[in-house]
Amino acid sequence: MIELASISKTFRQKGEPVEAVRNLSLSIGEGEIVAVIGPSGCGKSTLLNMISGLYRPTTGRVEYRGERVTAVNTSVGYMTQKDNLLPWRNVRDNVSLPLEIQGVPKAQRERAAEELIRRVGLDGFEEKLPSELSGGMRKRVGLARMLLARPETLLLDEPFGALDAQLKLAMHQLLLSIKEEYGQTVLFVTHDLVEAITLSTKVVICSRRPGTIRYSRDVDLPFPRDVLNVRFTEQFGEIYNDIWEQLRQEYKEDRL
Ligand SMILES: Nc1ncnc2c1ncn2[C@@H]1O[C@H](COP(=O)(O)OP(=O)(O)OP(=O)(O)O)[C@@H](O)[C@H]1O
Repeated sequence: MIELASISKTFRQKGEPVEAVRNLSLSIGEGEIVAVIGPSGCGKSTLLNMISGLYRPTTGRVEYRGERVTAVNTSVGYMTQKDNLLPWRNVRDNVSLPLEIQGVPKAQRERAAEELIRRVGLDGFEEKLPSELSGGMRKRVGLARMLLARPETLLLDEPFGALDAQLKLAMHQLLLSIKEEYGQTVLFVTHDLVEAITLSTKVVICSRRPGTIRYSRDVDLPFPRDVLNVRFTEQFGEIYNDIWEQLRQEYKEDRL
């Protein structure tokens, strides 16, 4: 469904070239949940930006459903690291924004927004401003806003990074239940190996910059998954040790 064929991306910073990604190839099938993990600055966000069509690769091809991505990819929902909520709008009006842009009548878009607000567990907070919410609540508003347009693919850049452990678990279960319900293809970036394995059908490790795929393996843990208990299974431990060994090599070379 998503094909990255030998892509490279070089930026210019103060006139100097910075090679973020080099010769990276990756295939993502429909309905897969792929976790990308790797050292800081290895080009993970750049990868999502290229799939969403915000950036063009310097060389190589990005294809989505067999078509080359040459403009903003409207089939994907993209949750960036920053939540980008509009500070002057309440939760309902932030969530309903994508439908407002599409010109959907007010009553209809508010009904759709309220359904998703309920789905992410924020009913009762519809009138609150982003400044009145916790970090985890803001993430959930961002998730609801992204889901409102019913994208068939979700790109999530460190979606649960700054959350406390308990909230993280709740968000993990929420993501899996949304995925089960709507069947999206998901690509997400994380620094947390337990999170990567818990949620994914495949984990991909990027090398340090310039980023390329160092290692990839399927996570064949059965669904539905209990996000708390799955990590205590023998199969999870085996996958964890295998991937950790690969990551250790990568970070060792990075002296981290
Ligand atoms: N728009 C841009 N202009 C110039 N350089 C950029 C731009 N976007 C990214 N880069 C550079 O490309 C490299 C990769 O950045 P990117 O944000 O993709 O890494 P990352 O793996 O997502 O990092 P982190 O894990 O810290 O979020 C970095 O060196 C960054 O400075």
